[in-house]
Amino acid sequence: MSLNEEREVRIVDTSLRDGSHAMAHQFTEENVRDTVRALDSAGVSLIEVTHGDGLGGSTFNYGFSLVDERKLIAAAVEEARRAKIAVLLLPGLGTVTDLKAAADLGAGAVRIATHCTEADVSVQHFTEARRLGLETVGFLMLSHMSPPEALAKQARIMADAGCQCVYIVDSAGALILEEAADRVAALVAELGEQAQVGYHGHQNLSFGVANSVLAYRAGARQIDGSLVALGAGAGNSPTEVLAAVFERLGVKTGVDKDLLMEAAENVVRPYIARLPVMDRSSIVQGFAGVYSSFLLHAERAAERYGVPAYEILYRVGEKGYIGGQEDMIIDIAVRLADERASSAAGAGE
Ligand SMILES: CC[C@H](O)CC(=O)C(=O)O
Ligand SMILES: [Mn+2]
Repeated sequence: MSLNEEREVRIVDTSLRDGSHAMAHQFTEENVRDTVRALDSAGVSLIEVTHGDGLGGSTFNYGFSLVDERKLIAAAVEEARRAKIAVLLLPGLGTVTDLKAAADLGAGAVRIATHCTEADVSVQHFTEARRLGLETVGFLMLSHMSPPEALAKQARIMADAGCQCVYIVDSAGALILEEAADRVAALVAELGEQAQVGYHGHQNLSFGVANSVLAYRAGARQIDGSLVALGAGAGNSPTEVLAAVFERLGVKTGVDKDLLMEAAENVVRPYIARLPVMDRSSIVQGFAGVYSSFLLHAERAAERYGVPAYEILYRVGEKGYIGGQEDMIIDIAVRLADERASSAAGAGE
């Protein structure tokens, strides 16, 4: 399939949620208002706004937000003329009470994220979200860690609980081409008409956009992006590039690529202090299958304990740590520093 593909795809923007990781959760209310206005004018129909780790994420373990996320959600709702504002919720970190508060503020959708083998912990949250009248999306995070058939079973749990679109989430930016497409295809086969399938990519190995095109061809109906790729690790698939690529392929998105390029360049780029890049650490994240949001945690531990961040991340990959185990990054850094001190002492004997 190449030009004039027939099915539409919905481009969902997560600059103001996944981008929170890259901004060390320092979004201002003005950043949020300006970005929502620009995305909304460009025709993006779903805009995610929350702390990077979801509702309730502003904590010592994950990093404190500059501005309370409820204030940011309210500001986003106020600015959006046509778009729906989505919030992210990780069961165990965010609660049903947080979800109700977000719905009261005017959020219209919730994306409930679990580790890719633990969809069962999302059931009560989907039930409550549907009761609140919210659009529901499920995130199977670190999807590279499970084969397609196993992911399909997890997607079934979410769909049966009331999830309307289950995402393959390449949290580590580790999936390469058919590894992404096969996972999407397995969910499409399992869910049929019951729920849509989505794809969320990271650029650590530079496959975000290519995987998104293959995901679409495998049946995905919702694709995530971030303006200027603002997201964890090397960032997400850039929304403005997704818009241009799908237009070139003749796939309808309902968004205006020129307005998105304008928003990326003139609204978002100016407030990014640290642009997500494919540097040694983020490439290692993709290679070793490490959660993208671990990047800044590893960089801070590297500086504090005098060991390279990429070495910490290699070790995190070997151990297979998952979201919620951010404290283990410190543990690894301490051990690496000890190992280095012992081998330096050994060499001096
Ligand atoms: C901590 C939540 C996480 O950032 C969700 C996500 O975007 C991913 O797993 O890639
Ligand atoms: Mn992500």
